[in-house]
Amino acid sequence: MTDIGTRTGETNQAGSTREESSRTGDHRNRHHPYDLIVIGAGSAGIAAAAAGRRNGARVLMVERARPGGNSIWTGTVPSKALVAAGRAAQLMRTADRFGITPVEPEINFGELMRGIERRIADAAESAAGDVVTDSGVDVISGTAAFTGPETISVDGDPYHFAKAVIATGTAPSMPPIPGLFDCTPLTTDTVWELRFLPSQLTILGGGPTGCELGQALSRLGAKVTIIEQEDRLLPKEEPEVSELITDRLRAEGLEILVGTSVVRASKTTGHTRLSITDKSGVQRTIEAGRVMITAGRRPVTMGLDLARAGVSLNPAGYIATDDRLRTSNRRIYAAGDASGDRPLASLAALDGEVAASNAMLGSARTARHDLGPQVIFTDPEVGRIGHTELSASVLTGGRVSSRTGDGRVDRAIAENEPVGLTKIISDDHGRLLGASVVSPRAGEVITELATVMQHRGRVTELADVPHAYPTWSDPIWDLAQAARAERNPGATVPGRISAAVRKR
Ligand SMILES: Cc1cc2nc3c(=O)[nH]c(=O)nc-3n(C[C@H](O)[C@H](O)[C@H](O)COP(=O)(O)OP(=O)(O)OC[C@H]3O[C@@H](n4cnc5c(N)ncnc54)[C@H](O)[C@@H]3O)c2cc1C
Ligand SMILES: NC(=O)c1ccc[n+]([C@@H]2O[C@H](COP(=O)([O-])OP(=O)(O)OC[C@H]3O[C@@H](n4cnc5c(N)ncnc54)[C@H](O)[C@@H]3O)[C@@H](O)[C@H]2O)c1
Repeated sequence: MTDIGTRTGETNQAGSTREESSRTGDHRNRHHPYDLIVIGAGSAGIAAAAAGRRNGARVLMVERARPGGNSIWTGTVPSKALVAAGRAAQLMRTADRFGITPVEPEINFGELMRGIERRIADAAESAAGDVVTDSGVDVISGTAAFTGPETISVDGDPYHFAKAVIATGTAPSMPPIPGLFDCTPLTTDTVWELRFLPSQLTILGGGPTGCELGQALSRLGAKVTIIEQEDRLLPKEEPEVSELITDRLRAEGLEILVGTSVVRASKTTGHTRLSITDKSGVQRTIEAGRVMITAGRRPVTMGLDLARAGVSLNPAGYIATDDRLRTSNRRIYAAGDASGDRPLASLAALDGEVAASNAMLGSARTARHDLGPQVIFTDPEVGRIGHTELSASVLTGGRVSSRTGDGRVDRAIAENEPVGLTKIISDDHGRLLGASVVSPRAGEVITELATVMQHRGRVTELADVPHAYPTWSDPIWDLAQAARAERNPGATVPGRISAAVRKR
């Protein structure tokens, strides 16, 4: 166990210094006492520790690897850096759409990955820095495990808590495919260590991670195949979104095999051979090059000795919590991916803040994951808030209406960009239940719709809000105006009615 940011010699609640506590052998102080102990210093843990301090608690945060967690070191930040590099390469290759002579970029992959390493270090400093060094949170390096309902041990050292937040996150899950482990597949934990780009890469899993990394690595020069066991890429998104992204990836040269499972893997000289089967049972063998697994995540709970603390798991193996993020032990809360139904950095941070505030103040706030937008950083980006048409139909017994813009956005026309998509789902009172946007800036655009959902608003309310022209938000204004015109045929609408509506 090592102190990362502990203020040594500090007075604790019992009035003695930590050094004194451990020397005295006094029963009350044998455990270092804390108001709040946070296990894990990822997005959720850092937000929890900061909220605990803001509420006046004496806080200990325990991290077994590096403060910052998956988002900084192996997930959000490095993947977005890789996506940006891929976009730059693709822009050079396709510059002829602006009348500029295109060039095939020369890519020094080792240098590119060292650059990503530097960006990770910068992000780690900015995300964790204040909490680790300035906020007064004690941060120690080590692995925490529960020793009882109010105690943990960190590599053998005992600590007592009044309240605790478990924020231990997730790790890549490895599908049980015979022979796969021996082929040393890459995961999102290890891909960042590559300094040479494999000439051929086969990715197992066509969710957000597989699509983002697959497109980026293809643009940087690898021949990429994505194998997805469901019938389409991004199976949690609208079918039209999956189709659009699949077409885009195929047009860029990726091979996309959907409805396909891998039954066996074997190692040949430096490569992997995969036996795959489609839904009709037809089996064949492919040379896969290097394999990367992006087949989902599993919660990190092993080794925490949760049973000793009386903390239960839900049937999927995640830490079970109630609406206020309390576990089956009323002193212990859980936040972020380890308990999460929607593993996103933004929602992990929200959870952390809500869990620690509830723990310290006894409040009953809930973390509204349904109001959190998600963005998949493919090119074009996919932004979604709330329900898809299918999940909204299930929720309302089919009482939904859906409205889709045809994607002919003046901004896209000006920039010679391919057609995107905007789809809005409302209930039969016109209230927004969900939306999907596919465009180069969907990540920025979707937040406007998140705001409408937060207020249980109707998309028609946006009809009166002039949108700057030409922007990637135009389709939303167009759809809002079209919806209003339909509901209220006599009403006048401000400003222009552009491409999407004119076509109707
Ligand atoms: C490739 C990829 C791209 C992603 N891109 C995005 C994105 O663009 N946007 C987005 O919102 N989300 C993205 N995510 C998801 C995001 O990274 C996670 O939702 C977020 O990191 C979860 O934070 P967390 O704090 O719950 O868990 P983590 O970040 O996993 O942190 C948990 C911490 O707990 C520590 N820990 C575990 N067990 C113990 C123990 N016993 N003792 C002490 N410490 C322990 C771990 O070392 C770790 O540091 C992406 C994920 C991946 C894999
Ligand atoms: N931009 C973002 O916000 C972003 C990016 C990446 C990840 N994430 C988060 O991380 C979480 C995990 O993402 P992910 O894409 O790693 O997992 P995921 O669970 O979302 O997708 C995994 C995909 O792999 C497929 N799969 C599973 N086993 C397979 C097998 N044996 N062969 C072929 N396909 C298989 C699944 O059907 C699924 O489509 C997401 O839920 C997301 O919230 C977010």
